[in-house]
Amino acid sequence: MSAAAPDPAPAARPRSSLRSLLRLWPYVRPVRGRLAASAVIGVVASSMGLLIPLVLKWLVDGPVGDRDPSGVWLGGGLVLLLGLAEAGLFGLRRWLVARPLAGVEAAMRADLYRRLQRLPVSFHDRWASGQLLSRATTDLMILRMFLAFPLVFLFVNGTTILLGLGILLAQSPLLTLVLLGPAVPLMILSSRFESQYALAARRAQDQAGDLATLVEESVLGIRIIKAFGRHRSQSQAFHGRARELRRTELHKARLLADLWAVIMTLPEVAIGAALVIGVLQVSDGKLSAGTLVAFLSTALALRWPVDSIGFLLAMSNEAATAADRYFEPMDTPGAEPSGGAPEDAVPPATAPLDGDPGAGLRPATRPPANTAATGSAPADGAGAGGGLRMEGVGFRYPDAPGDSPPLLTGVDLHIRAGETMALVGATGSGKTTLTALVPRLHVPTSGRITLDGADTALLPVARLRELVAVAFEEPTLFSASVRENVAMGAGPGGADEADVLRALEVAQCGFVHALPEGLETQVGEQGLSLSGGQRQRLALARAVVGRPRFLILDDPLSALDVHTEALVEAALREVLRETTALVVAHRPSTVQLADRVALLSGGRITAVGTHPELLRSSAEYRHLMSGLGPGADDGPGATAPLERSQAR
Ligand SMILES: Nc1ncnc2c1ncn2[C@@H]1O[C@H](COP(=O)(O)OP(=O)(O)OP(=O)(O)O)[C@@H](O)[C@H]1O
Repeated sequence: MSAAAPDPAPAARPRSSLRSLLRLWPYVRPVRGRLAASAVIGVVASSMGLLIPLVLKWLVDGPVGDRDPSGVWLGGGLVLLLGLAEAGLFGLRRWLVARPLAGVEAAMRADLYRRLQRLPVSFHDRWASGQLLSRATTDLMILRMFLAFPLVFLFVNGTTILLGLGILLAQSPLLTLVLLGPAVPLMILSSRFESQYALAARRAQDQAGDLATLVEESVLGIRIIKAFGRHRSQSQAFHGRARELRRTELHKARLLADLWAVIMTLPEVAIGAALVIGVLQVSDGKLSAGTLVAFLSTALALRWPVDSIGFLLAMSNEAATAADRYFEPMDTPGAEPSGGAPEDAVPPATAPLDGDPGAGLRPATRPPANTAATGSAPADGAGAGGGLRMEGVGFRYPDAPGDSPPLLTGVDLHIRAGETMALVGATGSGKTTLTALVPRLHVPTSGRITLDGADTALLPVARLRELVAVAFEEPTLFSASVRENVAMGAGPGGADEADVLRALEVAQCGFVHALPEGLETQVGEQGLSLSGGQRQRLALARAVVGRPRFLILDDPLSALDVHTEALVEAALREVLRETTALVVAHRPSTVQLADRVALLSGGRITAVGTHPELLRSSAEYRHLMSGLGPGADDGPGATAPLERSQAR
């Protein structure tokens, strides 16, 4: 049902938490001033807390010993003031960073969203949507929490511990040594905990992503689940994954509890030992009572900074894991730049067809696609290199089994400018894949595709998508109004009212005027539910609204009844006259739209001609058009062996 989760290997690889967290620097940079200020304020606030034991020492050795009530009041007032200042400064620290850190989270989320939009279809084929969702939400929240607390408090508490140690040493070096006894075992334990917790944190975050995927699929596929009575098995699957996540979370809690138990017990024992030795020293007259009180209150004041190190380390570990998970999609190569070829694409062949070095880029400098709608022939579209040309185009899905042959092996096809070519082939022969290569939703593994002589591998993506419009068999509508859904196909120039109405008419979308709010009616996931045929027609309207120079239609009329199909075809013929089109066809009625037909079989175009010509000359075409439908799989041609090899 779902795309596979990404390779979990990163969890198994040893990684440096520090290196992972350092990658956040570009986002943290703009707020570094505030973070630094908040750290300084945190240190000052903690220092206030450390001053309290010194006031106590003065109180015990001075006013209390001298039975001086005014001195006691003064000392009490001072302690109160220091406490208030500490609380106020911590509040100020929090206020300083709250808003900037929300900005950091928003910026990171926006970057991730932008990246996901630009990553190729092959990436989205591989990644489960829940995994991406959890990275954009939970992981980013963990990172914001890290910047707000562990990052600052590891520094603040570390500094407080050092300052406190200085005060302790000044009071009594011997007692300080006793207190420091557990430091070495604590450090060893912490480093062991760090590596174990990192693995558990990664596992938990991946499992949360898988759970999100399952929930999303269950919601989207609720009709199938209900229709096939699968709610029980779906619930079981959910409970299974939820149990796994719970187990991992409990494992994390156990690790943390073990660390906490040791972190709490060892210092407690050390303070107890210091107390006993201190009392003995006081009774021997080697230490004043006030000094012992100050020493012990400083040690107690350091309890929180020391205790907190455990969970601050745990939070930092989770943040390092979250950073790794965030940067995995960000680091995935192959994203389409806003203009130009994919970032890591190596164009297979770049020489323009006619040998003119400039010809390959010509369409990018021509008037916008809309000018084709005037009916005038494109300036360079009519020559030998005009129209849509595929030369030796090969393609293999990156995740296809290693020993399987490519799906497409040297497709040669020329659709003349203004011509409509139907693409026919057995199911699974690669028709959809071939059409997806034209707007570069997938990149050919060999050969090249040119549009009016321009190599699609060299055209800026934005320009390419302006030139080519597509309508798929399974239409996707967005949560927006009818008008917005249709106008989306118009490119950067947008579509005016007349364009939208014309496109709706071509696609026979008269039904939209009867919708509750006409063109403003919300459709898509959160809007009104439309029938499959209605959605298909809206998707077709979206494809034709921009009067594209090249039109790719992947069996766009499959959900229509014969009467509506005939009406759409009649109107579509007008549009197809102005454009160069490739139409995937399964039925003779769709083939009728085309000037010529190409037969895809065994990864190649094996025959091209008019419908009657192919009916006469190709047994496989006759078989496909005979209405036997899926039985075509068993028919002649190389498709069946190809499918078998794909399945291997
Ligand atoms: N993302 C993918 N990764 C790996 N293999 C894929 C992927 N998408 C499709 N395929 C495989 O490629 C082959 C061709 O698929 P494609 O959808 O292009 O065929 P088609 O001719 O359009 O089929 P149909 O007529 O049934 O729509 C199939 O065997 C399919 O399993």
